[in-house]
Amino acid sequence: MMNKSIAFLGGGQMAEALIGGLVASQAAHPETICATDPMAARRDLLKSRFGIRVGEKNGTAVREADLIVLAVKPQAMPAVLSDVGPALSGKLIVSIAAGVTVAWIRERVAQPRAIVRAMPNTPALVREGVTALAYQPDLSADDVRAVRSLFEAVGSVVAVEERLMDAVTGLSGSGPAYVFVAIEALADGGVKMGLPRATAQLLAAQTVLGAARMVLERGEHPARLKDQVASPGGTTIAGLHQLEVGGMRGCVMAAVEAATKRSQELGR
Ligand SMILES: NC(=O)C1=CN([C@@H]2O[C@H](COP(=O)(O)OP(=O)(O)OC[C@H]3O[C@@H](n4cnc5c(N)ncnc54)[C@H](O)[C@@H]3O)[C@@H](O)[C@H]2O)C=CC1
Ligand SMILES: O=C(O)[C@@H]1CCC=N1
Repeated sequence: MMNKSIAFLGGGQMAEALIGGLVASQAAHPETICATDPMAARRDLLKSRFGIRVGEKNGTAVREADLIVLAVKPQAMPAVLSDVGPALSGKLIVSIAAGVTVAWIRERVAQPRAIVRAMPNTPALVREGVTALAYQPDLSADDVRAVRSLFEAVGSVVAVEERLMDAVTGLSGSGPAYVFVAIEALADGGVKMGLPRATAQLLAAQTVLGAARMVLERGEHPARLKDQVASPGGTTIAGLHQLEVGGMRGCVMAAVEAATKRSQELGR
């Protein structure tokens, strides 16, 4: 159980995924979580679905919590910080905004206890997220524990230098969207070849999940695992040939590069 009260400023998609994972894992009691959002529909959904406290006023939420998660869009960050900057004095701040740097936040808040930059992803909702954290070496052991347990409750956590956070954003932050497209495309292929949609979608999603588990649990190079599927003169190598003709590797690498560059732009 987390021993800190948490305020999420911004109750959108990513806050929902984090809150959902936190509540499901029982890492935090819903009463200790508060989320703010100007949209009544968002507040109502978060309150009814997870039993957390909700509000409209960022200042009130900040004053009542110790750990503040900045979960608004990067474009909304200047307005939020000019509103609550002074109230953030003494608080542990975690920003999940793409591109926004610790230095940029530090210029806009009065005397925070610490600022941690985090990049989670939406599979946090089902506790299969992955979060990269960038924090200063002088972050207290208690604050490291609090931030790590927030994100470990919803998946795995890696520590990176802050300069790598845009690349993380391009890969795992945005990555679930690429994988959803891949699952949809696999299912479409199955439907094209005559499978019912529901069967095709199940086969596609479980294939992605199983392949990912093999990489993580066996620790083997993906190329080796790929070779084990491809029989000489068989079906798989025929499919792999088409992926190479279509430029799948270059296309996926270019997607990570484009999203990384966009994250860098958002931080300027
Ligand atoms: N969606 C994702 O997969 C990920 C998003 N992020 C980051 O998380 C942040 C939020 O992204 P999403 O949840 O996708 O966006 P979203 O648009 O779903 O959520 C943002 C929420 O903030 C609310 N909001 C706007 N102005 C506000 C204010 N002044 N005070 C309080 N709330 C306000 C909006 O009404 C909205 O509900 C962004 O900075 C994004 O870069 C990070 C990792 C993954
Ligand atoms: O698309 C975005 O800007 C956010 C950041 C990472 C995932 N979604």
